[in-house]
Amino acid sequence: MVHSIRSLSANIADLLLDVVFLVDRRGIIVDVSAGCERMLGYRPTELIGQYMLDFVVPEDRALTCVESARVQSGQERVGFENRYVHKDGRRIDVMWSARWIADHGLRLGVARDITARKRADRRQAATYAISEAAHQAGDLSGLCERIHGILDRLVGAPGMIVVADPTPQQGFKVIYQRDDAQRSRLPSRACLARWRATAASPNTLAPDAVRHVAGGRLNTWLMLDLGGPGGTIGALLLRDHGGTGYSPADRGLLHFVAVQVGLALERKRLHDDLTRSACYDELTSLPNRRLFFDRIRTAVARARRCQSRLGLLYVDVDDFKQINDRHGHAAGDALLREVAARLVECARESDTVARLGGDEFVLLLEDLQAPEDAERCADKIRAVLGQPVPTLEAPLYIGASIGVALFPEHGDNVETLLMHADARMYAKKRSRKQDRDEDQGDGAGSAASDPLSGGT
Ligand SMILES: Nc1nc2c(ncn2[C@@H]2O[C@H](COP(=O)(O)OP(=O)(O)OP(=O)(O)O)[C@@H](O)[C@H]2O)c(=O)[nH]1
Repeated sequence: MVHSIRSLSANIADLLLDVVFLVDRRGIIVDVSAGCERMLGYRPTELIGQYMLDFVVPEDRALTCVESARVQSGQERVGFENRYVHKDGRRIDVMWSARWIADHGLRLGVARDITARKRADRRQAATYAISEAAHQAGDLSGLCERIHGILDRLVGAPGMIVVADPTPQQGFKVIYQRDDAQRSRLPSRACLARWRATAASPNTLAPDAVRHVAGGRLNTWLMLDLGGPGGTIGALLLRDHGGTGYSPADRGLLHFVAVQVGLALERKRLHDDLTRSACYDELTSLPNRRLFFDRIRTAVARARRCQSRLGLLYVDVDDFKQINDRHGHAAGDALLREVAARLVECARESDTVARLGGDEFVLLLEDLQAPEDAERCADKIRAVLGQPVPTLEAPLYIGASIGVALFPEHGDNVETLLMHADARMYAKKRSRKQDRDEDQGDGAGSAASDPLSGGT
């Protein structure tokens, strides 16, 4: 007896790694090969007589209907992809080839499980997307928001919390928290406490779950370690749509992705630190020389265009060297920070107070109503700086020489304004020194000139 492939087709269909489906016009499964149990967890008897669409994940049903209609209209289709829900709840990615068998009024479809490939594709796509987000996001919370979107598309994550240490001085805190599907309070504090407890014993840190009751329902948050180049930098917590927890496959994917998220956050943090130190003075946190020049150039251009008035105050602390010499550099640093804080107090929020270096500061006052306003501000600074600076020993008294320049009166460009203010400041310093020398010549009031003495 000659056996043809066709006569063996039932055996072949059951042996195939792909699964063969026969579906009628109404979308009911008429027959299916044995491989369906391997792919979807159901035996053929459990599927036959059921609507095929009932096994498709809800988000893919509309597209699947369109595709079925195409096949039913006689088009032979190869490569359509959709997702099914496995008997154990997992989502299975499937690729189809299908044709309509008009004689029998049946759709013949061959389904291939492509879940593993799709997971690898998604892992790669998520890695690229996270790295791109790290370049494009404006700040750390913007980056977290973008990452949340990426993870939501990847595995479904309406809720996300990030616990991290944005600056080494501040310690761990919640830097991002959102749950789109839930209005009640997020378990951020519980997460932070849990994180602190695990971070305290780094060797026992194992990715874990945080359980939290919200709206009478118990939600499970997956807690993932955020890896940085030098070790863990925080934790990422995710809640899935059902709140019941992620499948082992999704957890595996998320552990991998969490390392990328950790690297992206760390990169962003380093970038922000670099940007900050390029523009701000480390000691006082004021804008530095570079940022000041940028601001004054813009301010002069604006004042020229709007025909408004600018004030530039050049402030140099008097006899600052003596503070360092007598009290040490740390006391000098503390004094410079105090001077910076007092100068900021004297300025409006729209003004710029910057440290040019050493004991030299500048104030850029925009939109002055009258020329006298700049001198008034200088008087205020002198009075404020004249207040004693408390120290562990005796209070310190400092003074400052201040030079004022006005736009447009003293110059219509940055260089001339700076030269004018600088020259005025030195003139004040010279005359102060002359007065002091004369006083000392008279043998009087050396206490008044000694910054350590308590004189003004
Ligand atoms: N503590 C501390 N000292 C600094 C810093 N930067 C510069 N200095 C010191 O500040 C002092 C500045 O001194 P000068 O401006 O030259 O002199 P002065 O004693 O203020 O004298 P006059 O300006 O002529 O009144 C120098 O001794 C610098 O070493 C800093 O960041 N911290």
